[in-house]
Amino acid sequence: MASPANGALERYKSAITAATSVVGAAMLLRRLVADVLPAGAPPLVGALLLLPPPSARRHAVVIEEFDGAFYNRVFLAARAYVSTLLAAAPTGAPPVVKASLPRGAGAEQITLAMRPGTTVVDVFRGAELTWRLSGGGGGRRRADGSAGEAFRLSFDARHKDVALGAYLPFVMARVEAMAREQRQAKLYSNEWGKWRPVRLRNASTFATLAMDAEMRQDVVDDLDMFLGRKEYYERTGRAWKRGYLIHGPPGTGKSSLVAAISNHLHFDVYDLDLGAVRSNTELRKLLIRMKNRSILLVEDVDCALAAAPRREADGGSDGSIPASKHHKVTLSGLLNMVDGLWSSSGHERILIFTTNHMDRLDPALLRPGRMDRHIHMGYCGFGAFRELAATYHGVGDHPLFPEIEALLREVDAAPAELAERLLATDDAGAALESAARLLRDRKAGVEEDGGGYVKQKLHAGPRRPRLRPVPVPAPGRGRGASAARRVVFDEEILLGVSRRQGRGSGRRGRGAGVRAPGRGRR
Ligand SMILES: Nc1ncnc2c1ncn2[C@@H]1O[C@H](COP(=O)(O)OP(=O)(O)OP(=O)(O)O)[C@@H](O)[C@H]1O
Repeated sequence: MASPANGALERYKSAITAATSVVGAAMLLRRLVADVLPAGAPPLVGALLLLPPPSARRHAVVIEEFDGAFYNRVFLAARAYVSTLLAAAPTGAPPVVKASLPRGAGAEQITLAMRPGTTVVDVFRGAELTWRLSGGGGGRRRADGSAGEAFRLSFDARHKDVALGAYLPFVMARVEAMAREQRQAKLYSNEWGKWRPVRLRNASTFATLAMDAEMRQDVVDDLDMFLGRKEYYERTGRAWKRGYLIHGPPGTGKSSLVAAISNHLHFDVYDLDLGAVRSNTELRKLLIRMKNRSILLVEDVDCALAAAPRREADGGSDGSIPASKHHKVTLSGLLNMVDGLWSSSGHERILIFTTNHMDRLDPALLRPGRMDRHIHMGYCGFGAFRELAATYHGVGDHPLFPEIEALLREVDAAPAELAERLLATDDAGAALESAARLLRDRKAGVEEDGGGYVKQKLHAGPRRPRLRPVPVPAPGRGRGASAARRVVFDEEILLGVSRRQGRGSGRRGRGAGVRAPGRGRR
């Protein structure tokens, strides 16, 4: 039976908080003794008698919604964390009485919340921790006039160190990670010297990207290692950044890989169109305005930089063109800025260049140590094809597979082309037959019907600057030679990319796309 002493004890036990100072605790103790002992009893004895054994003592932390004039971040984190406890709680345990869909585009998760006066229990490293929500008293009120609320986290006195030293930091870190996971990455592109955000809609992830399994794991490991090495970068004084050069023919998934990296890390992508950057000063401003935990992407870097002749922004090494801040940016200008101010003004940054033409890149980009990793996205191998078939149709095996496997050994086909065929119908058999027909036709050198992905790319091309025709001087005469080379390259973009891929000229004749010996694939 509960004695008056026990009742009083319970009342006071619940009033002891971890935040209570020594003085506060002493005052509480005095009041407690005065309440339950007859007047005149020696206070020390009373205290000793009344103090519960250490195992029964509770401590509590009170976390109020407002911290002065501002929202208390610990309260917001506690509310988000408690929502996950409610979602995971077995049926019957604590009554969930509030469910809401947070406002804002992209909010897809229903949030569960406690009503004031209810509790939920969590267990962490063997310690039992009780969250109780209470209605707000005085202090700052919310915008709608209602009073703020407060969480009271109580725990056994023995678990004070776990609760304060490990559990609360765990809650904060967990909520931070959840926010990162739920956050939709943004894509920024530069326009008139400013970054304009658009929501990144590319849903490509490492799970949907068909690529060599080992290479995929390698890239994921590299990214995870990069993320987890804060201490290493600080200790060694190195900039916390990483550079990837992604190369391969059109439609092999280079842009999709960038999206997968962004989705994996929850990093925003800053898609830098160098052709739209009017000066080095503008480039510097753009780089400075990038946030941390972001990706700087330069697509088709061979073309992007071909449009900005090196000698101009280098200050006219031949003396003919004076250095000016208004000159176009160059590779060396970009790399210097990336190494300099970009690296020192932020952290957790990834630089990605993509190209369809490794052979056209400035050697400065290829020299050892410049980019940390070179990633080759090749034509579709059978492993990648199986992944596409599984992703799009849930098919793990099919009678057409042996034929497709043999054909993929003989002809080049970009994953984009095969994905296009597989996505054309919901009927798995018909889709696989269509993909097989593409490969058979290509092997036979028969012109494909319709506008396949790679064909469209060859005609429309990705964001390629048009080069003005430059008179072709006699071969081997200084600067003119490189200009002439650029024009030839431009012709190749329009006509001859397929030639590079062993498919004859722009008009596909017999034998087009049949694999040249020794070409790599995934
Ligand atoms: N490896 C792949 N796995 C899954 N889908 C792919 C893959 N490669 C390409 N695709 C599909 O093809 C489309 C085009 O691919 P993507 O733009 O990533 O290729 P790319 O190599 O960047 O091409 P380009 O060089 O022409 O820009 C994607 O939207 C995607 O659906």
